[in-house]
Amino acid sequence: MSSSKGKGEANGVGKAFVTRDIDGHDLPPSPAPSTPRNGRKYALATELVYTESNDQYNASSVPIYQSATFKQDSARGGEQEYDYTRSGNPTRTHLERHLAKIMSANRALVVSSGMGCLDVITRLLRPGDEVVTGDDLYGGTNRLLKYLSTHGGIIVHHVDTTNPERVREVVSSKTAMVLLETPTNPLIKIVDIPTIAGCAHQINPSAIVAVDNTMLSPLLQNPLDLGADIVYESGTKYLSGHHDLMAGVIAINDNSLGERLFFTINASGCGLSPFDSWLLLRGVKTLGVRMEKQQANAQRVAEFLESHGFKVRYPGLKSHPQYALHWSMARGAGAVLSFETGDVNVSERIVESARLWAISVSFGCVNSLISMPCRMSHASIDAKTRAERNMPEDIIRLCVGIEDPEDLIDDLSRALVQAGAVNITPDGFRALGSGHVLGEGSSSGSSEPEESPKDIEAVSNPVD
Ligand SMILES: Cc1ncc(COP(=O)(O)O)c(C=O)c1O
Ligand SMILES: N[C@@H](CCSC[C@H](N)C(=O)O)C(=O)O
Repeated sequence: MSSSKGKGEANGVGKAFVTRDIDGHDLPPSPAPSTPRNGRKYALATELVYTESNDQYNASSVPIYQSATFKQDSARGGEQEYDYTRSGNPTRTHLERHLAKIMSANRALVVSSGMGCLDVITRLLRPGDEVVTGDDLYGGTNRLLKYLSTHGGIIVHHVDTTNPERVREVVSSKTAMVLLETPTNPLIKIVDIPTIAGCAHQINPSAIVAVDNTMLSPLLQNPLDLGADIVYESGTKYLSGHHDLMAGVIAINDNSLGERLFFTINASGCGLSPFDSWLLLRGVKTLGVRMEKQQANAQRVAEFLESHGFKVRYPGLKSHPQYALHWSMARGAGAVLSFETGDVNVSERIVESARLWAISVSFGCVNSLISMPCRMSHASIDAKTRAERNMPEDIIRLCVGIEDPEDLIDDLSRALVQAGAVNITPDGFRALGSGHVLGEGSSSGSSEPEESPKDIEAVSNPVD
């Protein structure tokens, strides 16, 4: 049953409530909304929270339409927006419209996981098609591409995508897709999306450039605005933020590409469930505040490790060799960083000595995680391939949450000392292993910052 009340009257107080002050005087009209950006009325932080509901009761939280099927008014078929949840569901539609707005896209589609996105996207390929992609990729992405090359007749070229010239050498008229990840997981390498997309489209105008934006989220980077045809990301990470659901989002501007992707989602049945759609919608609203805190914490942790001589990979550090490129595309550095110790056993001891940092895969969540990618998230890439791609076995990945940064640094300091990863001196401690920062010796390398009094304090009392 539809409400007879118009918008703004549903609370029973009518429009006068918002147009008069406490004394009943007329209020001046509200200022005009700021200039629309990418079809949005407000700044992204506002749009994340602001959803337009057409719910019959004006519910503030979008209802969960937990129904597999919908009654139809006639036996003619095809006359209603919804007939069956695999094909469409009002809660999912609401989420998709909200995400399209956030992702600066004409259309967004939500599926059951980040890998589900890649599965749907790669079904655009045909046997004999070629894919050009990076040599530092999330393990699951690498695994699916390998499966497609051994079982699906797809030819996959892994190249160093940090070098657009290498990509140019490999892209040809047979290239059906260029698949990029930036920053990469876990080596935090930066890939020049506009240059590579431009080059791919120039060589083969029908090549599809797809970008995995999981490591930054739409808050920090919009690959569609940088020349990509498809952007996708794991909603399991920053978008939801609490590790309480699995989801994936695909966003596109091209309507016919959107229709092809939707066909696969409906035909294969991987659309996101109503409950998970609702959870994701709830999570997205706090993306702005979560990311702000997570990034600030990650910057503190990265600077702490670097100042003690560890080789740290984080695009928020000026020592990152591709710092300028990253900031030419992105509005933030995210909250994932990695560092090396020079010894795989030392790394293992650090990870196992941490208490506040949970030993877990995944990232983008409110609580902080620590892991050894070669044994965990990237274990599906065999050791030989990892070695060929220069993935250090001792690399530790930190995924920073919203806790108090002092607690995070204290716990890490204690773990570093307990693991024997550092030389303790009267002034503090220094990394034993690699003992150098990424980019050291190059013009982009920064000098190491002075140790702050807090650093020394953390070291002088490293164990609780
Ligand atoms: C960069 C990246 N892309 C995609 C995925 C896949 O996401 P999901 O776990 O939601 O399938 C992950 C992690 O799993 C990831 O790290
Ligand atoms: N056992 C899982 C590992 C998932 S890794 C999750 C995430 N992308 C990360 O990088 O931590 C698998 O085999 O996929």
